[in-house]
Amino acid sequence: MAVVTMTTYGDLPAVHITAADGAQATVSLFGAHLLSWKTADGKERLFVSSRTPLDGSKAIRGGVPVIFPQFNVRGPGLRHGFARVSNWRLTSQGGDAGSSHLEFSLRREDLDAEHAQAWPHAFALTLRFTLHGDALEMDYTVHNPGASAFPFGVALHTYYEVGHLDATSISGLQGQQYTDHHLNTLVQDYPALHFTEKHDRLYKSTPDLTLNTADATLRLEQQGFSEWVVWNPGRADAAALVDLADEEYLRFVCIEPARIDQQPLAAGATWTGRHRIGA
Ligand SMILES: O=P(O)(O)OC[C@H]1O[C@H](O)[C@H](O)[C@@H](O)[C@@H]1O
Repeated sequence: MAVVTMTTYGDLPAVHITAADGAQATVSLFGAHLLSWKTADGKERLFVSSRTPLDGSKAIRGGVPVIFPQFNVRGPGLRHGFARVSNWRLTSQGGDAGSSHLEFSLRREDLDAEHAQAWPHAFALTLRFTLHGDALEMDYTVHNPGASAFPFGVALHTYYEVGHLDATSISGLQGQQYTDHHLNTLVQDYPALHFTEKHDRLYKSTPDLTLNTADATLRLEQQGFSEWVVWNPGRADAAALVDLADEEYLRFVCIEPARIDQQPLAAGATWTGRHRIGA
């Protein structure tokens, strides 16, 4: 049986789940933000900055920020949207010997006045985290209960703890077209992506990737999204991030299943995306 307890993380109310096999996860209600995922061997798989605010005043740097309704500045609203800075509700929890879950939801009625005013559409988001042995599944849905379509983009902006960037690579992207941060469109003609400098790339989605670190191999899968975003700020950009200690950029990479351009969701329609990380 899973054990679910209410806790705090910094100043944030959070939910902690321990699965029957000992795997654990902690999710704050602020952002439905996964802050920690440990496999049954006790190994932490996610990175959280030592300098991140944890009081609800700003987005959290690390874990899995939930992006909606726009990716980065690809839309007229708040950078990366309001979902990561809104308070979600815990709507389901449970588990058996095989799998355990926590589910959160966010609706327009839950938004601060400022965000509700800027987003004049009814919506319902759900995010279900499922621990399934050495895998974590994140099922994300966006529903439009309103009478007209709205445009949206989404992402699960996962920060992986990699130990050290020098020993980190991603495989599964050879032959894939990508756009870099200079807006050049290129094709990756080498098998493994290493992190020797800043990377901020958009790849068309492939069904799966492998993240290799000094002491772990993770298989990353996505369904329903359209891109992978791969990001590490490199030394210079990291120095400009006040919520990241100077050397901490060496400890993470972000690999994000995303639908980066806002596309319409028809009245009554539901979009679903799944991200599975297998250790
Ligand atoms: O600093 P944030 O708003 O959390 O954004 C962090 C990063 O998110 C994505 O990965 C983008 O591709 C990057 O360009 C951006 O810098």
